[in-house]
Amino acid sequence: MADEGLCVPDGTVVNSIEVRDVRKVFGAGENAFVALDTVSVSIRQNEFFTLLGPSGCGKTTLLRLIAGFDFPTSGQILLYGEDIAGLPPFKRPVNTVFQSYALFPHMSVAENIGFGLEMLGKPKSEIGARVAQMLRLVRMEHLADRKTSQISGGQQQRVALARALAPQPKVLLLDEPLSALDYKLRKEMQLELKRLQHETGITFIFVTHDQEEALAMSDRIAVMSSGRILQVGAPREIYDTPAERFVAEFIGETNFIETDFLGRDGAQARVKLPSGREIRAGLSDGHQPADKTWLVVRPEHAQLTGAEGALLAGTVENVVYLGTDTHFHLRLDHGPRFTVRRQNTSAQAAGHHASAGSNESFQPGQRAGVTFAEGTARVLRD
Ligand SMILES: Nc1ncnc2c1ncn2[C@@H]1O[C@H](COP(=O)(O)OP(=O)(O)OP(=O)(O)O)[C@@H](O)[C@H]1O
Repeated sequence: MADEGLCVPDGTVVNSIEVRDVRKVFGAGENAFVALDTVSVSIRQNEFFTLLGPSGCGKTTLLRLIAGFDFPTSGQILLYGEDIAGLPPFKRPVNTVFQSYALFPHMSVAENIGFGLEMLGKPKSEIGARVAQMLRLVRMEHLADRKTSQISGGQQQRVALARALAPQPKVLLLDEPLSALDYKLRKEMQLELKRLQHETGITFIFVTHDQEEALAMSDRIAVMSSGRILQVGAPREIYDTPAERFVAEFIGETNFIETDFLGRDGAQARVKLPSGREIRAGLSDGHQPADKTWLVVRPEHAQLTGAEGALLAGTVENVVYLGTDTHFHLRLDHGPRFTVRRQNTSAQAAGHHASAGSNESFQPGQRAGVTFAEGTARVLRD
């Protein structure tokens, strides 16, 4: 069903939605609450774009402004370059899938999917053809005549998606649509949503507070906190090069080490670890660290070694076997905890234990050292 008009010519980036300096203040005077604080972001055509952040950070508010259910206090929202301030929700080529699917239980799957098209006054023949197409798209042809009260949660989710896609919106807004599903079904629907987005070519703006979901599905992610967008980037960029401490903490597991900033070395920072060792670490563009600065090291980028001469040293407190990997929790000599993650290999599973000195041999109570490649550690903004 990809609309020819939505194809991107090679190499050209077309912005589907542009949010410019949008503020949203609820209430007034002493009760004024800034839900969005000068947010700007460009979302590209055909993109799977995710708004990720903790509860209350403003994700739903931003979606509601794009949908037209509410208005910005100031700032602009452009759709393909045009300000849509004057367009009521039903005139915007934008549709929304909510967490609660809000299907009509007494209607069949097919009738639910066709409902929006009927409201738009489309001819019966067109509705029939579009509903059939949508049923195929979400793989629900065999349940077309079943009442929606008689299908499973995952199937209801598919019907809600088909209903929202049926009028062929240019942008689909999805507000935590998978949160009511159990873990296994959610994983399945994540793949399904990716496929639907790919096959329809529609821009998806997806809201979640689940970082794993965001990493798995998105072309790009905007990480939000307290009404602001802190960082926008591809999943790997956000994970590998978080710009701020909040982003590093919110996405994935992270070790923080307080270090002394010694100076710049080209695009890198020179820092002194609590052990006295000096290393180079990644630095975000334009960031001037303070004298005391946080260094972030992902658990999977660190390895255990002997304590003597290591970058950091401490005592192993716990070893937690998690099937795919094992976590080693250390108490460092200068106080904080540090986690090293090691992926378990088939050789280990088969009982061919690695040689002494590797992670394998470390047990609780034992002294251990930590090393990591200098390029993997980063200095962060607070
Ligand atoms: N109509 C309103 N009046 C006053 N405050 C509001 C209103 N709507 C939202 N807020 C506040 O604005 C902030 C952002 O709300 P929003 O629903 O956008 O958060 P969210 O990131 O989507 O959170 P969640 O993940 O819990 O849905 C919250 O603190 C919320 O209490």
